[in-house]
Amino acid sequence: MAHHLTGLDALAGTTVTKAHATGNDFVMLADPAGELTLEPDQVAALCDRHLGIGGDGMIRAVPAHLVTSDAAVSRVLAENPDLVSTEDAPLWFMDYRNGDGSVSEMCGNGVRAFAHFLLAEDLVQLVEGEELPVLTRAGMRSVRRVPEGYAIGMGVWSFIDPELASSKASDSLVIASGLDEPRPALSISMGNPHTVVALGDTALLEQLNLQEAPQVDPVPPHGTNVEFVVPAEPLVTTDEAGQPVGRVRMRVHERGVGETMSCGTGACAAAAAVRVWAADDTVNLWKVDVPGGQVTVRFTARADGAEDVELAGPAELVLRGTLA
Ligand SMILES: N[C@@H](CCC[C@H](N)C(=O)O)C(=O)O
Repeated sequence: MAHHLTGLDALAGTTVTKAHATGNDFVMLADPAGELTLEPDQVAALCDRHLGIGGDGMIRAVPAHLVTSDAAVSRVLAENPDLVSTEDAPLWFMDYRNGDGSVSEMCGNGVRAFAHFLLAEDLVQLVEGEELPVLTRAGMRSVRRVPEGYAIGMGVWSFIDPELASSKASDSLVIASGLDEPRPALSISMGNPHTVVALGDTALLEQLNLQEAPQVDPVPPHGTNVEFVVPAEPLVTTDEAGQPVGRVRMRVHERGVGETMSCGTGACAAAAAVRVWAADDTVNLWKVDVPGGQVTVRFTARADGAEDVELAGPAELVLRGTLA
């Protein structure tokens, strides 16, 4: 019996790459001429783990000047008038979609995979010490090389409900399969929405069944990704350079995907929430352990009190091939 993959026939002959960043995996497509139109059912078929290639999401690389009809691209270009994208010097847009075909504003692990992919495809050069700009629906992001892979300038984090900035505790309750009672949670934006829940110990984290979507009440306006974190004991230690380092373990249920092995924006949101709960903004370096490995999150205060976030970790390419 032949299995028909909805909408994939139209992509026959397209070159695809499979990539992952701490186990968060993506189907990557290069679209240098801006020719690909991807419908949600095609994205879902590509990301299907049985009938497609399989991935938590899909990422298309397309020059920004070829997709100015995309409202997010034109908004970001208008916000950054110094940026230019031309045929000779394209500014690359990371067109990220979740595995169910839905669009998300941002994907932190995705930016690392995106940079690695652009370099492998010879679409960009990234000289040691320089930064590669990447346009995302959440705004501009920057990428630089670091020993463990890539570090992404993620912009500032913010509370989804700004009124909470004064109370700084929780804004919602989360019910999840495997937890005996609803837990307080804090919703944080990293360009995309996150709701972070603290758990008391690792056994609780491990017994969660994230095959089932957690219920958030009230749910943020555009839905949310839900992170469960367990602070290490002690929460803060000192690295070889004598610098304080915070450490947490995290599992995540992603909007439009399900449980994933890692979520970069989620790790940033989790570290930001734990810092708020600890009422200590002096620890700026955080290690976040996820099922797919470890990422590093660094906070830097701006003059206006907001905090820039940097996310660092590895990225790998797994295969390159042609759709049959
Ligand atoms: N895994 C990503 C986040 C992907 C988008 C998310 N599912 C959403 O809908 O916002 C990351 O590494 O940040």
